[in-house]
Amino acid sequence: MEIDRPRLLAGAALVDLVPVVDGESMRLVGELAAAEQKAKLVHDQGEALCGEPLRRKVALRARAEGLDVGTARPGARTAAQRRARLGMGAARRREADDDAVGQPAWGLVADKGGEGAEPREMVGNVEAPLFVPAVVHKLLFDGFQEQVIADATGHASSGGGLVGKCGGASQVSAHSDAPGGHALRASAPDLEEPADELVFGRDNDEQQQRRAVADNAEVDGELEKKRSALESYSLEKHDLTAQARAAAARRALALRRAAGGLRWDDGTDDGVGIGEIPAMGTFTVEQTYVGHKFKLVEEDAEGTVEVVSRFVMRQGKQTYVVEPLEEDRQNEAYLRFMEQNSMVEALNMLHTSGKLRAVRFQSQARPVNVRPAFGMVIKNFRRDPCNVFWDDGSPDGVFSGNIQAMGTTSSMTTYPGDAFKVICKDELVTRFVMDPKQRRYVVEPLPTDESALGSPEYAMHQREAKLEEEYTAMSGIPWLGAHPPDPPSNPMYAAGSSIGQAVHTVNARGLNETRDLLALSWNPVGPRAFLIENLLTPEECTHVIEVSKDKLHASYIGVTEDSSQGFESKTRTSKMTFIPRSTTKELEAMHLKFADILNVSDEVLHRSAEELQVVRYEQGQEYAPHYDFTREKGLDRLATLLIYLGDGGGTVFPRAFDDRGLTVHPKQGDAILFYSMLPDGNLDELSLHGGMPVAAGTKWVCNLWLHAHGDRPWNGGHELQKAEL
Ligand SMILES: O=C(O)CCC(=O)C(=O)O
Ligand SMILES: [Fe+2]
Repeated sequence: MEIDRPRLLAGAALVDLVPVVDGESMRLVGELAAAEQKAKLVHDQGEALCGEPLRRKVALRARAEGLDVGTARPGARTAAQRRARLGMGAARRREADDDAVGQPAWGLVADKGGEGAEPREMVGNVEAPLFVPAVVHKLLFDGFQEQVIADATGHASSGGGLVGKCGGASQVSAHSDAPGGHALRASAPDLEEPADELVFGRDNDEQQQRRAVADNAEVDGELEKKRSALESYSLEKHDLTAQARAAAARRALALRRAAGGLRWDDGTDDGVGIGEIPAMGTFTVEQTYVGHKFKLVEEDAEGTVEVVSRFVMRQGKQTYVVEPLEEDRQNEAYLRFMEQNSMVEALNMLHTSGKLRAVRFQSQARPVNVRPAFGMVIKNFRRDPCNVFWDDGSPDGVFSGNIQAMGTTSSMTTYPGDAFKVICKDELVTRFVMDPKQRRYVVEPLPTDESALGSPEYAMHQREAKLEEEYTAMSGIPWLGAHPPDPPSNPMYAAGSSIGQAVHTVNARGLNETRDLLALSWNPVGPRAFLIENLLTPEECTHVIEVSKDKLHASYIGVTEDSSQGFESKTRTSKMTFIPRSTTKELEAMHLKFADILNVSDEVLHRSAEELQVVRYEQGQEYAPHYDFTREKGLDRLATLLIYLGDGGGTVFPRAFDDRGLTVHPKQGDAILFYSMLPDGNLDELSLHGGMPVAAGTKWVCNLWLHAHGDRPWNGGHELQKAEL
């Protein structure tokens, strides 16, 4: 979409651009890196072969002349220039060499001392083409170089020479008498005659030097090819024009209140319109590449369009900010963003020092597609069973279940704005429009039904509804826990407050060293979650896999293993099994470790942990974001200890950091500990998490679920324990 008249409605916009690298550019980047490495190797060899002897001789000679040779100046022709030069055809190279004449390359420095004077003054230099002696060698043999030498000669010396000037006073000349016997002459202002010859080129085998030159040219040519391949791939293949227009079209409606127009800078004056950035909002460019440029334009009162900000995509940098005006600096959206951003930067810092590499913020370009689903229940205080229909706009709607007389639906998943019709005895009784703030919907008793109105069930509902209302008013979140509230009696670790923070240190049986609980996320910005590195040894991981691999079966959802009630899940495509800890002595030993890590006694673990669940995912399999809690009575999962039994795969917490999302790719033996409950007994809706689709290979994990109460057995029984909830 072209943005003709972008308007600025507010002083700030936050832009989020994520440079990505596709498979092909990855390959090209890899090839370029390899070519660079090879070129460096060849250059170094050439330098060792040709460079050092000359440098040494000049130094010796200069010293003999009473000149103090300061640092040689190998920077005179940059490495890039040198490479570029070698990549040129002969004609271009000649031109470049012409241009280079007079450029200092490598100097003789006299220590002049004296007051006010620079202590060191360049008194002579070697012309640029002489810098890489290997090249000199070649050039001197090439006829054209003689020409250059002759042209540039301003100083008489037998056989021609190349004269450089530095400060107009000093000269260094080189001349060629005969192949294999090239000479360099140095003179300084106080020297009447050119100094003695410095012979170079004899020490090294001429053939070798020629080869070095050829090799240099070859690797540099190759390097240049790779570089331009990547460059043209980026520009041509990653032309954002078409894609940007399509993306912008999809978003046009949502972005009506635009703050400014974002344009891809493709080198033309106007650039390419990408979209309008909402005022105080975030805009995501779905695909861009390192090196791409963007600009944000806005229009002032006179109708002049001006560029407000420019962004160049850099590797590893995902977020680009249009700074707000002074008066907007306290804006809530801005402050929240900055807080999140400081977490991103903190994590980047940890990554640079090699820490917490397994943890990343989710790319905003590709968030896991989680609709803001929420759970709710419908209570029916009619004397008849009723049916619930999702109102999809059709006359009947879509049947979604029934509710017994004086009964309650089991919790339903719905979305904000969805509507449900309740039909009792063929009559539309009510229609509920879903609001995430309200989780309890009621089919009221008939006004004439005094016994329903006076029933203990109805009284209890009213008490619960009041309590939920008060809770929400106080905390801003809905109450999803039990009635009456039943806070966990098993311990919860205090939450962290910055990412990677070692909030607790645990000494667990079976470990020689303590383990830190590293904060991943915390309420209220996300679930209470920690990473524990190296909890299990590789041997222990292998053991768990060995004892369970023959028992795996399809994952299912439902409360029994009976396939007439449970059904295979589309959201969970992995295979799994539960293994009792008494299966082997190794498993028993691991459970001692788990008890310590979870900070509970052995008895409590026995009573309130489920059997260890082992899960295997093959390539492409996943477990879509879900909760480990349920609202069923007694199934009060408090904590999940999720242990990676091998390298590979990841877990995502889509609601961490204000729904920005966090991904964790633990290594073998690492564990993630997170809580599904809040300390007050409410369920934590931010504990949403998923097993990310496995990109390659096999992912093995195991789950140990700890229930909320250690002083009583969790009310599951055998079948319920085997439920996938
Ligand atoms: O595989 C994962 O990363 C998550 C597994 C999980 O959430 C579960 O099994 O409940
Ligand atoms: Fe889970």
